[in-house]
Amino acid sequence: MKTKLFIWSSTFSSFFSSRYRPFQSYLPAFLPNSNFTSTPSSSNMPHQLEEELFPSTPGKIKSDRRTFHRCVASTSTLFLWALFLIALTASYLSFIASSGSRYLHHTSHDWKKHVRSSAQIHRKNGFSVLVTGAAGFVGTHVSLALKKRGDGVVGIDNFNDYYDPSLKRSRRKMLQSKNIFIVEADINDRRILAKLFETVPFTHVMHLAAQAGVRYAMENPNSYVHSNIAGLVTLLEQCKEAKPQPSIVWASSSSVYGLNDKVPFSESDRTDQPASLYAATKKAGEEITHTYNHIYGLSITGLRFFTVYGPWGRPDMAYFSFTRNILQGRPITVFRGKDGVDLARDFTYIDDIVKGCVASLDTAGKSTGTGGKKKGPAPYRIYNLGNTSPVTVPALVGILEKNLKTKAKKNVVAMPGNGDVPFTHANISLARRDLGYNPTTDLPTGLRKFVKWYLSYYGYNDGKDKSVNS
Ligand SMILES: O=C(O)[C@H]1O[C@H](OP(=O)(O)OP(=O)(O)OC[C@H]2O[C@@H](n3ccc(=O)[nH]c3=O)[C@H](O)[C@@H]2O)[C@H](O)[C@@H](O)[C@@H]1O
Repeated sequence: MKTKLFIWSSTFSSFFSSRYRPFQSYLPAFLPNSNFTSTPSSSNMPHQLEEELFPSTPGKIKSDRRTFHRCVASTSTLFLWALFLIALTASYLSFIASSGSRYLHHTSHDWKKHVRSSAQIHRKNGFSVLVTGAAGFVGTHVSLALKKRGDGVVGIDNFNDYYDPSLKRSRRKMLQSKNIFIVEADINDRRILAKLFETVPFTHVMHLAAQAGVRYAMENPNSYVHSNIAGLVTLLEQCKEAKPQPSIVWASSSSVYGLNDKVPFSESDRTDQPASLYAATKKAGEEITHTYNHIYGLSITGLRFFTVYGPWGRPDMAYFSFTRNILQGRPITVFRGKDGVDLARDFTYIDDIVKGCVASLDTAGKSTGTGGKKKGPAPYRIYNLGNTSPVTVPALVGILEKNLKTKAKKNVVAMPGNGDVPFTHANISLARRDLGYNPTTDLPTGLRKFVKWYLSYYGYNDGKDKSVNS
């Protein structure tokens, strides 16, 4: 629809710019005996032409045939204008109809039935959780874990094409088989959010929808603002209004440490020197959630994830794209830091992250406000969820080569200045103390599980490679 409107508006502007001046100019010729007195700026108009179009004496028009041609031209101009207006109106009406039908679809009786059934709680004192980004990597795993223990789970995801949406649809299929319903909508859609909260009094929101990826922010900066800032605010606005207000746990990122070089990274370290727009939007999210906690009494827990990996992971991440390229015999690019130092990451396995997320929901205090009014102070917490043992990127490649029984074709290049940081390393004492968080999967174990999943998902076990578009 946006494309349609864009095409129409560009047609309009080029049509307008090419037609407007002559259209103005025809007016006096059209009304030879009128008292039309305004004369257009003549500075750029050849004298003869000006004389013909704007004779100093009415009636001094050189030929009737010319007048006739002008009339025909202005009639066709008017006709094109009318055509344009009709098309614009038609486009607008079809836009209203389609967005309306999307909304109606989302609020139909069947839709509510699915949402309510998915939100049903099957354990004593269980939660009903709205999981944003439920078709994403972490969202899928967290939704499954919550459902498994008897919590009600409803997902929301916009299924965008930042990476292969068919992987998201496969994840959704898996969730559907466990009776987890995902609403296909953007978190910026306030009407849908309102409908969801009207349908289910969510006790918790697990907010994982985001524009991820550090380097992609150079290509598409606005998508980060759209999801990580505007989307977050829309969601918080809804949560603050809700009766009762839910407790919110959300995904921040290790990238907020930016240029901090004090290791390991502790929650009290500097986070005011982001190295990428992605990091800046996640840091902004920490400040924005603080504001909503302060003004409206929303209970907030922000989790700084450290390079999460595992089965059903994100194809844009290094471990995933390296696996694909190695299997397809294509080269991989390995970045290296200043003075030839290897880059390192505190790679954290998905199951450990899920435990951290669930523990955060379990220990989150209640929000204190209701219907937009704060009743008292509410908890505001931030935790690192890392693995505490960084591994270099070449070592990661070595583990993959072993698991895939194939040597990688490596291009080693200097780390481009596009938002990357040389290393990450989490101090997890706070999460250990408050959440009982205790990561147990090392990189070789986690990557073994990932490769097993990858080979099966992309059909390598049946001798096929379905990963070409992943
Ligand atoms: O922990 C985080 O906060 C972030 O972790 C990852 O970001 P990143 O650590 O950069 O993960 P990858 O993109 O998988 O890169 C891992 C390492 O491989 C390197 N790399 C990446 C891509 C490549 O082609 N070559 C290469 O050497 C990177 O420089 C980096 O050192 C995620 O992509 C972010 O969404 C997340 O927020």
